Amino acid sequence: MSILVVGTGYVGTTTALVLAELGWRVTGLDTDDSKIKLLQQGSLPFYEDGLEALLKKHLQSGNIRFTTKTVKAIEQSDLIFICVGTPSQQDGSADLRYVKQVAMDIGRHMNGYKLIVNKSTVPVGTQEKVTRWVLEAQTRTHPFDVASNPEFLREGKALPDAMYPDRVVIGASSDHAAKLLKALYQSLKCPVVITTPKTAELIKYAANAFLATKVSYINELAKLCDKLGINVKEVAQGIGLDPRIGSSFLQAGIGYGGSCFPKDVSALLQTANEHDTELRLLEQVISINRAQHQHLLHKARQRLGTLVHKKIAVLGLAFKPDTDDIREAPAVNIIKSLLDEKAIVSVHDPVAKLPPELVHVSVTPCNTPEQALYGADAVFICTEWKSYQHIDWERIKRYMNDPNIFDGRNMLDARLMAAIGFHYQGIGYQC
Ligand SMILES: NC(=O)C1=CN([C@@H]2O[C@H](COP(=O)(O)OP(=O)(O)OC[C@H]3O[C@@H](n4cnc5c(N)ncnc54)[C@H](O)[C@@H]3O)[C@@H](O)[C@H]2O)C=CC1
Ligand SMILES: O=C(O)[C@H]1O[C@H](OP(=O)(O)OP(=O)(O)OC[C@H]2O[C@@H](n3ccc(=O)[nH]c3=O)[C@H](O)[C@@H]2O)[C@H](O)[C@@H](O)[C@@H]1O
Repeated sequence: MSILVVGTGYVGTTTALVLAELGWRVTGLDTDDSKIKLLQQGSLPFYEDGLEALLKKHLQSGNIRFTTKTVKAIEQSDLIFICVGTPSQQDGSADLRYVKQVAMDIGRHMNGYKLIVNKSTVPVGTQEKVTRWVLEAQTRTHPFDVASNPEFLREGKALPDAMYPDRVVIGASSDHAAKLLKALYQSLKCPVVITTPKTAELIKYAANAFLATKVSYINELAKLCDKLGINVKEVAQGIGLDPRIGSSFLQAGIGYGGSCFPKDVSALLQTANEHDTELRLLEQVISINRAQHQHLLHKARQRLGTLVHKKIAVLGLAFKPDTDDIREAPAVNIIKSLLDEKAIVSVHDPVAKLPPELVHVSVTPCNTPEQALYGADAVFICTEWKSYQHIDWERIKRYMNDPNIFDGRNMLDARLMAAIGFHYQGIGYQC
């Protein structure tokens, strides 16, 4: 079986490499020439631990190759994964233009049976749309199936998540497609859920929305903890030990970001709207999250009186550690608010870069945390990079103008920081 993966972003590249590791022959196709050139040379176009070694290994083994030649790639494949982006539109619904383009390309250039598998996160009903788009584009009749196989990997953990998934979900409308996909994944030791395409599509959104709900829930509780002088980390631990609740996704902070939770919760709401259904819980999840980063700013304002002309060091830009992805990162909103309030901002992140709208404005990018902290009136921790735990805080305190830490990820030890002489505040967590 010859496999084509269309779209070599986070999901496409990881999927292609994992399939190569499982022993399949895989081609990665992208319209972005610069990405393909990098991949052909053994370099990743994004930061993701462990993937580059696998890329080099399978370029050498011959199990993987990369191309921008759409027609040939489609003709030479039996199974085609769609892994292109599905960004938010203005109204929150998913923009399917890239998926449509791929479906039309496949329809136009197919030369025999193809199993088309959608891995992009798409609204319920997209499998039917893809089927229609392929049929419309066909110039000669060829048989095909369209299945849904959503992806559950996390950025920063893409390789282990995709190599050792908790489950594989296959939404297929024919036994043949389900069998082919089951065979493809047979060496993965995990439960396989075989269902309808619509159910598979909803499972993906339901999973992300549930995890986002957990985050907004603990963030709401954290606000109450702040008022009551209770440590939210202990509350999370106390409830998380109940297996019905589970301990993950109960870390309070400045809110969830990334390319998926914000867009996927909005898209699910939009689907519900289109079907005259209110999902009020999810409306609240979004609104709590949108305001969450303000909680940290509020604490700083209260402590410093005003942020005008205060020198603020922001540690961490990425929406979470171990990635360079800054899409919907809370840090970016915090920096924009700080600039609106005329603060002087310096920023450090081990890998992420400032977004274009923050380059050439009065934000100083720094190569080390120490550089960002020099002379600062306060530190805002926005991403819990492990390396920030190893900063010599005792030494750094001497170089700060005013030793205040506002820890938006509750990553430092509140007591230790207070013992060193910092004024320390986390989210629902202080000394
Ligand atoms: N990033 C993540 O951690 C996860 C993302 N997803 C979903 O997977 C999908 C892809 O996400 P990412 O990999 O993050 O996107 P991405 O933006 O990193 O990559 C998408 C790639 O598709 C390429 N592309 C667009 N149109 C094309 C075409 N017609 N032919 C060939 N290539 C084309 C783009 O050039 C780009 O390289 C989205 O629907 C997302 O919601 C699902 C699970 C995890
Ligand atoms: O559909 C997707 O793209 C992916 O979205 C998330 O993965 P990801 O966005 O990479 O990162 P997460 O680890 O889920 O974190 C998302 C956001 O929630 C925040 N978060 C997470 C957990 C927590 O306890 N508290 C918290 O604030 C993180 O800081 C981050 O900003 C899901 O976890 C994946 O299963 C899914 O495949």
